[in-house]
Amino acid sequence: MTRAISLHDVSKSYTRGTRVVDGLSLDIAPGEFLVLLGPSGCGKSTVLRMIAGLEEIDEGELLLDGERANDWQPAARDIAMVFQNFALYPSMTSRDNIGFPLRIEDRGADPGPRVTATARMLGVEDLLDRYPSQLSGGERQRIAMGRAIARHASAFLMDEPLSNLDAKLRNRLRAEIAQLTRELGVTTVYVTHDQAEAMSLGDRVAVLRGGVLQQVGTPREVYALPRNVFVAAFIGVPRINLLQGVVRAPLDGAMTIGLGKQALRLPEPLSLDHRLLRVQQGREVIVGLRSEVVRIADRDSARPGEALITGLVEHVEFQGHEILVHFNTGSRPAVVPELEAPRPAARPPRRRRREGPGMLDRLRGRAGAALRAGPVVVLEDLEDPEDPPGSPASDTAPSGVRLPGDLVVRTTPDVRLHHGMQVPLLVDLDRVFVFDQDGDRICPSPDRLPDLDA
Ligand SMILES: Nc1ncnc2c1ncn2[C@@H]1O[C@H](COP(=O)(O)OP(=O)(O)OP(=O)(O)O)[C@@H](O)[C@H]1O
Repeated sequence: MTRAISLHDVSKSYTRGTRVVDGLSLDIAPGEFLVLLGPSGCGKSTVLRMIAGLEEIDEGELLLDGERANDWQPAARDIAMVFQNFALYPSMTSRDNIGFPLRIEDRGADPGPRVTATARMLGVEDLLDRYPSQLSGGERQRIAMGRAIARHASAFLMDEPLSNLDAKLRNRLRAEIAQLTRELGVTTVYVTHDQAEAMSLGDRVAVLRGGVLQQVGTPREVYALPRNVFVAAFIGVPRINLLQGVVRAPLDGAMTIGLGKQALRLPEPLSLDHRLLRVQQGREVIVGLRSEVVRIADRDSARPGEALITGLVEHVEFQGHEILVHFNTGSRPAVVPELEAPRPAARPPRRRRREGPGMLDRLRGRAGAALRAGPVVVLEDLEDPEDPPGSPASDTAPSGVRLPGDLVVRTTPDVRLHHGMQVPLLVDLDRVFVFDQDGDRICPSPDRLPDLDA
């Protein structure tokens, strides 16, 4: 049997006055794989522990298959949990570790056949007589998985089960978990701060920030229609470009979104979404441009709905299958106050020495200018080992200044570009996000239902 899990307006405080989970409502269908995604400390593990019965719920309701379960003992919930630290008994072999919950469940029964079947499913039959100290990290985590699934629990709760493994192994186990849970069809709630993991595993992803649910949807929905600037920035690599803009809607001229020294001219006739933007006339907004909505091409090859700007090449990152080009377009990174802790220091990419002011001076100058302009977008550290310092998703200096350039564009590796080139850029306006100063998406209209089957 697999469970439906519902949280209705659930809150939790460890210390008086500070809610680490705040009014969370979520309905998880039987057999669904739901990922709780968010930065460190946003309350993900607390949610999991409340579902497991390891933490009391202060306010709100937990329903298991429609029944109020707030006060049920953990054992009565029939839920198995997998932790990030593997949590195996060091004095037991893999066989005994996997069989342990079965022996607790039914003292008289022989766990042997279930242990063997589970080990076969996980491909760890040859590890059954080894102790945890004789296993690699990946093997240990497989055994921990085995212990969770051998019981045939009605739901799995997984708390960053792969975070202690190296990137290659994580990818492999990620695929295995996806396959295994699909085969077993057991409701799974999976906690991670790694957006790539969330996107590849989840039927749906619930994005949490500061204990508050920001958005829940399929990976495709949260990527293509993020409800706010936080979700937009948290999901997607390279990180979305967020620029400070101003809506201009003169009565006698074309409607534009000013981006510093340049402007995006909205195509006419205006789409419904762009017409709705008119009320923002004169207001500052945040413009979100994913790296794939801008292409390097001149005006003559513009398609309907594309606007032309230009960019100065600041840095070219060769990635093999693609190139990430960092442009300076003369715009400012978006101002979003109160967006939590900055990422840790990232190394700016190495550049050749040039005449004139040194690298450090130029960085200092730019950081100073940006700071004078206001706080720039700074987001929680994703702590993703696949996202090393200097990679496009982590190009934020300690001050929060994105370096180098203000716009990262993805292109094919055959495009030859070098530092200092002025390049025409076409922006697909249908796929540009506009957020208000509170960070809420206002274009496409927030009422727009996801229609993402294309
Ligand atoms: N037992 C506790 N007592 C007091 N505060 C706690 C306790 N457990 C967690 N917290 C605090 O509650 C907040 C949420 O913690 P939680 O572990 O749920 O976050 P998380 O999103 O899972 O973080 P991480 O990804 O780092 O594990 C944090 O600020 C944490 O310090």
